[in-house]
Amino acid sequence: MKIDLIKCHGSGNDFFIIDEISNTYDFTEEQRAVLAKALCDRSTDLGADGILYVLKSEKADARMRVFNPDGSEASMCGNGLRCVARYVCELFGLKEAIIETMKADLQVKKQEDIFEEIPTYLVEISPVSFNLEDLPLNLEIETLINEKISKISEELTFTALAVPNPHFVSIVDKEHISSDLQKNISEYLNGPNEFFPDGVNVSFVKPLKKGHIYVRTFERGVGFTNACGTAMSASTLVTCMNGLNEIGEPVEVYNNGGKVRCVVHEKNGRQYIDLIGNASYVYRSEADVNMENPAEFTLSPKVEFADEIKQYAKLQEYAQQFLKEWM
Ligand SMILES: N[C@@H](CCC[C@H](N)C(=O)O)C(=O)O
Repeated sequence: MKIDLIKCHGSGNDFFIIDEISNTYDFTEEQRAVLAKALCDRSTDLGADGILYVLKSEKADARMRVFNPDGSEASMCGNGLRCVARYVCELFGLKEAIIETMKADLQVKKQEDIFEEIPTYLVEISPVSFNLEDLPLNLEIETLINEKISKISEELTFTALAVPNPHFVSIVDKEHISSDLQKNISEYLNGPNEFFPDGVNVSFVKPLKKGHIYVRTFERGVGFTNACGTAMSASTLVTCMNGLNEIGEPVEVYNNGGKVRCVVHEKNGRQYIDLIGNASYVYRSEADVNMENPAEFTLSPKVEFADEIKQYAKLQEYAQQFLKEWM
């Protein structure tokens, strides 16, 4: 079967968009999962942090389904939603849209460029829950906010929240970023363990200066990625709860792939976050996939979005310089 692919990224968190609106692929559930495993495999000519399937929706402008490289389906993906926002807005000639995701219909909007000539979208990250059942996290308490679990770390405190995919966030010092701690904790919590039966996205957050933070995330179903949009949103909220940043104020969030901006809002006692950042295209290609064995595929020549790649490199350079100065 021939499948059109657009390689895209948000802060270097990269995905393939597969358009099931304009094409009639008629994938089975199992095929979506095995395609994710095959096409995201970085030992092939492709490789990515996930697949974004774009489908028709009964109640919104489009629907997004996100599959991790291990074949698991995620309830949300913030960086991916920005890419889908761009794709859907350009497909239908819109400036804003509603995208149906697994647990919520979310607002997305074209924004002023976050950096010179960088296509920029704002996506809503919601609903937020601190109820441990929503992650799930198996503990005999209702919420975990800035607390230690000694079996996980004797040293660090964590906050657990769902946005609505599960996140485990710790505010750390520079030494923790350069140690193996995050890798060890994340591998433990994403293997068989007593706490997170479905695994969890684990983020270390380093405050840089007021209104500026650095976030690194070990993603469930992937491993360390350049950035994770829902994690940066969850982490910004945690810094606001700790008085390091302010609700309603923009926070510049640096990551290993660039930077985004997050704004935490509170309405009727519920929080939601605006995640604002690039939605960049890298190349187009067509994969001819043997659906009996999706690991067997051939590719048409990749057609690069050379100007976008060049412009994004400037944003990355800027972000790296900032981190050199403030980390
Ligand atoms: N990279 C994403 C999150 C993708 C899903 C995540 N790995 C999960 O399983 O929850 C983002 O930008 O939010």
